[in-house]
Amino acid sequence: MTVDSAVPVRGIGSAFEPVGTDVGDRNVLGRVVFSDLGVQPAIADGVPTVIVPMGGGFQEVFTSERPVRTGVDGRLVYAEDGERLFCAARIDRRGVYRDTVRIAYDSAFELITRLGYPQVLRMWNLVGGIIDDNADGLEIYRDFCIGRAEAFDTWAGRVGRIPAATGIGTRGQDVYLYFLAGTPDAEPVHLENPHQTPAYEYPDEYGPKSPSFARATYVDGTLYVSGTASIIGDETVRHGDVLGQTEVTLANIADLIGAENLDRHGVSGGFTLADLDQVKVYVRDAADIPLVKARCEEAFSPDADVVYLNVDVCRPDLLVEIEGIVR
Ligand SMILES: C=C(O[C@@H]1C=C(C(=O)O)C=C[C@H]1O)C(=O)O
Repeated sequence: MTVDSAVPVRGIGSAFEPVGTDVGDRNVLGRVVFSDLGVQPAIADGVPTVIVPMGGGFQEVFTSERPVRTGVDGRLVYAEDGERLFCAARIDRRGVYRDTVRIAYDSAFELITRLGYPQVLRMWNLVGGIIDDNADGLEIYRDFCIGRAEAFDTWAGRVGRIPAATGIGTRGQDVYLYFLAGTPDAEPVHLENPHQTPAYEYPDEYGPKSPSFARATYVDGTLYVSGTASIIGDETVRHGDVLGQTEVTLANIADLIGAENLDRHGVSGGFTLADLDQVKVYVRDAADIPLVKARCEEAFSPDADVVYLNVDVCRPDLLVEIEGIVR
């Protein structure tokens, strides 16, 4: 690893830890508990806390070097440290998500711009029933993507460019959103993968509005890698072959974070899969987890935190998806 990998003096620290680990005297911006049942985001122990129905039995904690201030704004909970912000919301299960998703994103963008954090740095979208049909017969992920794209269109020029994200299924209903954002001087670099069509340019065969995310975002010496799957160009490859899909996914991430692609985006350095940490591996079929895990253990550092979550991916033909960070 390079100097860039040091714990940032500014920016957001993050860790996976056992559920219920004490906040202690840490400055915690947000806590996401991966559990069996989801709960409306709230301030708990003075910390914005989201309990998401993903299984897993761990918590993801975002920390700051600086004192934080927490708040509640409508249905959003948040914490800010003067440079970086965490916020979270839940959208309750409904027949059609489009308008409510747009409103939730609008509210989040309104909050972050009002508080002075217009740079969106990383977004997670946990979508219950992601590949099920909504009340109109449209796949819920496609329904979700419409509302999100409408909000990004409305706020173009006022919030920063579209950052890294994850859009993944859950083991429950409802939709959970959590975001990281920064002050205007945050200067994130959003990366694309030369082997993958930018998601915001996917053709309409994948839905009326393209998904709004970049393949990775580099900020504060941290590279946030979006949820990545077995997609080349815009097409799913290695249908029905979970190991093949894992291989393509790992190769996509390796190409994304490697020196050549970073250089193409004006970022110095270059990373390999062994540098990836806080890895979430999403596997559609529980029975596939041992196979996927065996392959991932070869690819990632033995020191990396890696969790395996049994949830649907955003296309019915995707069996596996992987995200992580490099510091
Ligand atoms: C796997 C893909 O997309 C997924 C969906 C995302 C979203 O809609 O925010 C982001 C990354 C992935 O979790 C892909 O299109 O390659």
